[in-house]
Amino acid sequence: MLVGVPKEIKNHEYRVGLTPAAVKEFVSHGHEVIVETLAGDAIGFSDEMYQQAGATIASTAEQVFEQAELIVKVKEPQPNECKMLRKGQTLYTYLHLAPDPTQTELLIASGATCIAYETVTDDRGGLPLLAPMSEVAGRMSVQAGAHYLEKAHGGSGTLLGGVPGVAPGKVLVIGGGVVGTNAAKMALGLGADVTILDRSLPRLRQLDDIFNGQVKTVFSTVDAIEHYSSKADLVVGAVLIPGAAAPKLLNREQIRAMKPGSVLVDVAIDQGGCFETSRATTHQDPVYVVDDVVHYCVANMPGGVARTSTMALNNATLPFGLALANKGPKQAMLDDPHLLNGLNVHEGKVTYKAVVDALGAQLGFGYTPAKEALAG
Ligand SMILES: NC(=O)C1=CN([C@@H]2O[C@H](COP(=O)(O)OP(=O)(O)OC[C@H]3O[C@@H](n4cnc5c(N)ncnc54)[C@H](O)[C@@H]3O)[C@@H](O)[C@H]2O)C=CC1
Ligand SMILES: CC(=O)C(=O)O
Ligand SMILES: [Mg+2]
Repeated sequence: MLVGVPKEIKNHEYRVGLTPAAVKEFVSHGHEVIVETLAGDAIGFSDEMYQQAGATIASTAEQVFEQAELIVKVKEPQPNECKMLRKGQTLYTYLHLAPDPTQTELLIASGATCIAYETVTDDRGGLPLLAPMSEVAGRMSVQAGAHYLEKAHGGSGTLLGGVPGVAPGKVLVIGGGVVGTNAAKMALGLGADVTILDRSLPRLRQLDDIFNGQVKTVFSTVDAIEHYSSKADLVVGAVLIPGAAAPKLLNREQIRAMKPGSVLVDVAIDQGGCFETSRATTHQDPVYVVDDVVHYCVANMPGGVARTSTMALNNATLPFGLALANKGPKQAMLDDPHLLNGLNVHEGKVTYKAVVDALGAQLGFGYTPAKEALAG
């Protein structure tokens, strides 16, 4: 199969779909790989390294999209990329369709087979292709929060760890999954006072064990969110209902009641955000202030540490990517229900229920089960 890797074009996005080591794996399985020039250059993966791994270098994205049968990317395709996709071609990348009607319409119109990293599942109820980036974003959320708590960056001037004689800052993590656990680890490492809210009691039990009682675990209710956010210096939004638009857990009034100079980091922004006042920002212009609360809502946080993130992402995406290339996308998905769960759009049909629930009525499309869509 001919596998194509275009250069990412989202704002300050330096990750790349395949590392040279991953290219070598595809080539050793008998596939051809075409990589857009400079696709990995910013993070130390030069065109020469890709050539040594067996790839051919293309001078434009158009060449990659025109030739490749399987396109491997990182971020959701931007409008001009969507327009280059076609029927018979498979796109393997993050999509986050539920909060994004424009992209959804363009992918439906393309006729392509679109597999979303974030909805591929595993045997333990996890999301194995989202997890590595959630680990990164969770860890970064506390770094970002600590930075913007500094006075010169708009914050209240609070040091999360405190010092002897001065109490530490309070960190509230809403959602105790992968992002939330990694945020809590970092916050705890800095010496902050950490509370995690989740609406899953089994998860709260696990967190209590993982952190050996060093973080407070609280069942997530409207009341708990209101109470703990009003006392917090940093709130990390880390909830997820897979594939669906994020629930809004803090409204404008509750945000107004927060301490002046406190910081909200809405990691769930890629699914539309979990705070009423959140809107997606970029690494170039990451924050804005509403009612004296600093909002950090970067939708591609791992892009900020693109070298670590690319390697972590490739570790997870490679086995499924190889299956897609080795067996052909249709057979690979029919053989593996977890990969099939990644299918969001196929030949104009939307195959992921939560995307239909979020956008079907607005855009006028219904739900087609993935197996039915693949049967044609
Ligand atoms: N902005 C960015 O760059 C990135 C964003 N993300 C996003 O971060 C979010 C979280 O991802 P993961 O941690 O991997 O998900 P996860 O599935 O591991 O964890 C989500 C947790 O939220 C909990 N939850 C759901 N509704 C809740 C509520 N009302 N109150 C409290 N907890 C609730 C669930 O029980 C679960 O424990 C997702 O939207 C993901 O797409 C992930 C990576 C990068
Ligand atoms: C998951 C995601 O949105 C990212 O890694 O950019
Ligand atoms: Mg206020």
